[in-house]
Amino acid sequence: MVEIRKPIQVAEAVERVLAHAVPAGTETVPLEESAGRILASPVTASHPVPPFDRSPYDGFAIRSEDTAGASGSSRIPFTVIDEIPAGSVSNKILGEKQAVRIMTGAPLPEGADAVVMFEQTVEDGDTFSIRKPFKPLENVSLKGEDLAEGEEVVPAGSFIHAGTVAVLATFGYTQVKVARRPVVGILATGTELVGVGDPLVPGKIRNSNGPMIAAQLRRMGIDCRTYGAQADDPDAVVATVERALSETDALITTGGVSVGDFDYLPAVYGRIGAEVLFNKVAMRPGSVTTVAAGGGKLLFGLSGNPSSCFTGFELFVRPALLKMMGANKLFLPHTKAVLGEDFTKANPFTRFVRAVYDGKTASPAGFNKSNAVSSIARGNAMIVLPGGTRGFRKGDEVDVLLLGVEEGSPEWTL
Ligand SMILES: Nc1nc2c(c(=O)[nH]1)N[C@H]1C(S)=C(S)[C@@H](COP(=O)(O)OP(=O)(O)OC[C@H]3O[C@@H](n4cnc5c(N)ncnc54)[C@H](O)[C@@H]3O)O[C@H]1N2
Ligand code: MOO
Ligand SMILES: [Mg+2]
Repeated sequence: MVEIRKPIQVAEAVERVLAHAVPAGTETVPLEESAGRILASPVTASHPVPPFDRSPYDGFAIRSEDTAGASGSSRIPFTVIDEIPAGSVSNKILGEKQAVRIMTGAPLPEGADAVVMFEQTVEDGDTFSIRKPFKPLENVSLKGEDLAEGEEVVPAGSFIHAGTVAVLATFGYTQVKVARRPVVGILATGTELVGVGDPLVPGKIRNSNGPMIAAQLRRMGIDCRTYGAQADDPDAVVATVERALSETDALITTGGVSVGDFDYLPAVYGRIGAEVLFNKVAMRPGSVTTVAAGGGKLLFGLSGNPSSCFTGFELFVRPALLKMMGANKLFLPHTKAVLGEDFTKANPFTRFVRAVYDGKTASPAGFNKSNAVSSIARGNAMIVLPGGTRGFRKGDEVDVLLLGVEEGSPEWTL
């Protein structure tokens, strides 16, 4: 008798997985290697930015009070008493109608409270004149205007990108405390599988899920440990799963989780004493996605079907690993979009349609069954269609999960 499984909602499944995901600790890496990692401690401004009042232009530092009444017909002359390149400090104090030649980024000299750009002056030797009055602090970049001392700049759990690196460098971090990346194993199961470099023979297919998952992990900055592809032999699978669990923080398997005669993962979980958190989710593709916990580790039993496997990774593996990495944003970015074509077939399960999203419209990326490999290659997003009795029409507003944000746009759209 086949086992009848009770599906749970996607949100409930995500919650159960996250409840078992434990942060993997922290480590320190050189600044140059920190991009793509997750920050383990907040970055707090240890000094104001900028650290001193400075000029935002190449020009002259002046006293605004000396500019009162300046106009085109009544130009006010100044005498230049010093020059400050960026990186230097002037020890002069400005007196009446005196100015200091100052470069962008150089600290304002004492007495000055405004900067006039070269373009706003008529120069003549050591003097120049201006034709407009200046307000106090006009054209001055104020100490602390960007960041005040003590201000939190980036919270712990943030993804470190180029801008984060800039802020870390600003405050002198040569070493950065980041979350440790979990060691993740991948094991493909299926007697039908041959290697990517192997020729096809009748009944066999190449293992595409293994390399796909490795790429999904790499997109998260995680290097995997691969356990190859294994035939549907329960003893061999148990042995590999046990070895993998002793060497990794989490294990992803693909295939063998449904109710077929050679779907051995359910039995494997029983034999290693893992607790199955769920084995049926009210979603398509990926309804057979199974997650188990054993020895404090998560075992993700993704479906063998490529689209199901891909979707199971993005919905369950990704947030769990991000939580293990101490991230504070666990879920795929999402947006609303206009559905690009009819999707009239009603389905009781939530549908995740591999789609092309162009910033406005989301359209299914072609052949969209669970076994599709084409639409995961062509898509950059997933349309989420809630389960229920109705279909969806072109023009309906739909939710979209974004997958390909690192890819550019084909045209300049601004
Ligand atoms: N009687 C039922 N049959 C099936 C059900 C069901 O509820 N009752 N569920 C169907 C659904 S939904 C899915 S999805 C699949 C899930 O199958 P498994 O997760 O057990 O995976 P396999 O049987 O091992 O393989 C399914 C399919 O995927 C291909 N595959 C497997 N591994 C790979 C790989 N590494 N790279 C590429 N392709 C792979 C495999 O050859 C099969 O075609 O079960 C349905 N059946
Ligand atoms: O797990 Mo299956 O993908 O629902 O098609
Ligand atoms: Mg199967």
